[in-house]
Amino acid sequence: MSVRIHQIAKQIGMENKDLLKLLQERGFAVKSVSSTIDNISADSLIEEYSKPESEESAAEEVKETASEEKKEEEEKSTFKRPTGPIVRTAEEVKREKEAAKEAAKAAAAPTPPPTPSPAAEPKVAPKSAPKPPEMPASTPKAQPKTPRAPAPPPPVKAPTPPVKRPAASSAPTPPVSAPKPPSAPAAPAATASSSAPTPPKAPTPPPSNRPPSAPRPPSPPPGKGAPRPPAPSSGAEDRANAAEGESGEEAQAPQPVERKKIHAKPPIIVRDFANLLELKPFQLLSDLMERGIFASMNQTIEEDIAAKVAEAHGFELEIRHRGGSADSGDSKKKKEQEDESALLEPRPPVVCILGHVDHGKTTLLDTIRKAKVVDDEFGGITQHIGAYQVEASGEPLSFLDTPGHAAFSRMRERGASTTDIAVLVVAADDGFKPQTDEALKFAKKAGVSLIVAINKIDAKGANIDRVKTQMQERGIAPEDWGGEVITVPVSALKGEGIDQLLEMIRLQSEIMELKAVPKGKSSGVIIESQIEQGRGPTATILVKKGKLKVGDALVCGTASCKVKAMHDDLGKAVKEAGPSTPVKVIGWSDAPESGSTYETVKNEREAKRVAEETLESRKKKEEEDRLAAKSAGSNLDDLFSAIESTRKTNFNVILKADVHGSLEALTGMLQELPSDQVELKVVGKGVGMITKKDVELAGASDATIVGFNVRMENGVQGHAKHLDVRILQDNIIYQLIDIIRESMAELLEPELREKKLGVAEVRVVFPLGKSFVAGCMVTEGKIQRNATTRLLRKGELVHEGKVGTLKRFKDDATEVRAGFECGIAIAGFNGYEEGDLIECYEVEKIRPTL
Ligand SMILES: Nc1nc2c(ncn2[C@@H]2O[C@H](COP(=O)(O)OP(=O)(O)OP(=O)(O)O)[C@@H](O)[C@H]2O)c(=O)[nH]1
Repeated sequence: MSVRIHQIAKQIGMENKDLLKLLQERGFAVKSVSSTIDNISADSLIEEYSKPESEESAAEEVKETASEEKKEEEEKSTFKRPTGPIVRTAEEVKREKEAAKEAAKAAAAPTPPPTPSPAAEPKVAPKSAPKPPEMPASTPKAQPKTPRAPAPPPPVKAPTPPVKRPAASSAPTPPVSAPKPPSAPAAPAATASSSAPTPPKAPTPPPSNRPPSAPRPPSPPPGKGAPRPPAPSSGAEDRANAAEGESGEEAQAPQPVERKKIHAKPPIIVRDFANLLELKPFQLLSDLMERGIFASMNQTIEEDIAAKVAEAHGFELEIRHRGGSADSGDSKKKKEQEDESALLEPRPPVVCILGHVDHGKTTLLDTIRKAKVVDDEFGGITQHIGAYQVEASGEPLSFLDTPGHAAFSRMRERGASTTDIAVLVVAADDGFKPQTDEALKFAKKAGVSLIVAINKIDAKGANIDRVKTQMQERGIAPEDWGGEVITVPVSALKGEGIDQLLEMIRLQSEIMELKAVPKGKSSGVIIESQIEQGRGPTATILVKKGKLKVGDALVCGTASCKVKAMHDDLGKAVKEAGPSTPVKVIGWSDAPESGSTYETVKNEREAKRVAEETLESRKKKEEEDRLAAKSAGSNLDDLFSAIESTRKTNFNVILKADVHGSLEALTGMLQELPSDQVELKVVGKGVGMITKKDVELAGASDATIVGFNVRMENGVQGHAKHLDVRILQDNIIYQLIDIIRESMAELLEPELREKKLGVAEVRVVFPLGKSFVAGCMVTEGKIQRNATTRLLRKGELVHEGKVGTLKRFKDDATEVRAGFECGIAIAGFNGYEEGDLIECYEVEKIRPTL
């Protein structure tokens, strides 16, 4: 029997991550809070920590949250006040120093005294054992406690230091007082860490010479190998800090690299930025992809990312904000990060549901929503938002639903890259399938934390072990098989295991210590966008940081927005939305590109101006690209491909789709259609109904309109007929692709294929009027009147022509089958000889396929 760590943590009232860390330090092979330990260890741990909290341990808690100076003050305040002064006297301080010196001497001695290691105590010492005398002596913090005769037993205290571990929470707060003397604190550090059976790393010396303004960056929190949320400071910044010469590390600082300065004005568009970096756009895209950013050429990238990319390519990026002076990307970024890190607060996790088609993703989300949404009055209304928020154990969790069809791979990729945790749904009766593998690839690429939900455990043929074996084969072994991936068997249909899944998500997010700045200007990512009747362009967005409010001015690529209204996933109007919250925003000038990021700007005018500037620069860039492509004749390959493309038939299309994501999916699928004979050119595309304007554009550009899941504006059909414009429509992407494929194939010349009908052998030649007739025996198949024939003599072709006359005795025949005699006269030929073979065939027109 074994017990899960989070259950023990709950029982003893300890933070999951702290308990995990403690166990790891004690040498347990545990990877996450859902890992288990044996019953005996669990019992002893519970016994160890369930003891009534003594005054001292209460004081210890105080110590965890306050700075060392404050802690002493607070500790003292919990004690019975001595008659003497309540602060330490000079003598006491001196005594401390002496004690510290002695301790240092003792440590330097060749063989340390055989006093039992305090660190080992929690394991070996009985809980009732008297408090070892060296504990207070070794720590100045414990000094004021010495007057207290009935000292609390140490085992409770000894393991506490690991609980203090959440460096992330303490790190951002710089020490308020002067640095502590480096004397005794070394001892508790050793005490804290050496309880594990295998000796831990040597305790790091206290950062006594570190100035108060230089707090260490948060150390990576523990946990299952789960990828950490991006640290607030980049490696580049760390290098910059090193170069600034903090704590006398200048000697090791890398030599400053001479970088060419480049300037950019936000918004930074991928295409322009590639140009600035003297890269081809696709090179920049792949660089971004390696950084887990999936952008398109026309999307914007954040300033700090741009600065990092520029640095990687040997440039120094200066961001020039409108109306502001040039600022070094690095220093600005550093300052912003410093400001931000002080304001960070915990935020809900964003969870993406991924998996193969029909494995139950939507059912799972439906069940989660039904089970957890208290007020379900809007539940019946289809929101088509794809992003939801639910509560688990009183804490909000944000979910993104993604389609499972192969066509929507970009959506899945985006889903995976905008989330913290990916729940990979695998049907127990079907196992891993192509889109499961693809989703797994995206989750790995995006570096998000993975949880596997084995769904349909109630279904006939469900085989949980098979799924686990497949997981193992893919290097994501489940925890209960010794791996690291939390795996929860569920039945979305019956609601089984859902609570456990939610709990695992919550625990995982707790370990990840997700944080964001909850106030100020918001920014985030566009999950989906569309044009809705009566509402105009709308976008479902996920707030990444700040607070988005009704009335805010936003800009996203070429689209601007004054937030008129916002609705949550239940369709309820909301006035504001904080980090990790999905909301539908109304008030856009145009449907922004899904996957792109939005920023809040000063006011609507500013938003419009920035969007227009982006549009202008995009147009300019497109024109430049066009001209560059035109003048690319110097390149021989380009020349050949230009010649090649003139040989192809063009199939121009204007694409219209219901939402931005499906437009993207449709475009992606069309790009994959074979194009060696017909070249498909997208001359226009957009989100929303098919309009008369689209028809006019199609008429002018000789294009076909392709509509996916959209309706037509009134009068479109008549207008299209008038202008001879073809409209192809369907609501199922695969069917629509088939229709397009057929239409493209119609443009190809049909293939001519010869089909042999039969063979006749010439046995006798006799005259008929002025010409001759070949008396034949049909030896194979049949001979048909008017069919094409080929006369062969000793294998050589003598003549080709149509069967002019075909007779059976004296009667005309339309066909004569094998085994019968007949008379054949080939039109325009008279030179038959005995033994000639007359082959009869017809030519079929084969409909071409792409
Ligand atoms: N027996 C059983 N059937 C389930 C379960 N979960 C989902 N299903 C069924 O599986 C089918 C597909 O479910 P969906 O939720 O639409 O699957 P999906 O993964 O969202 O599909 P796409 O969104 O098209 O990728 C439906 O018929 C569901 O009723 C389950 O736990 N047990």
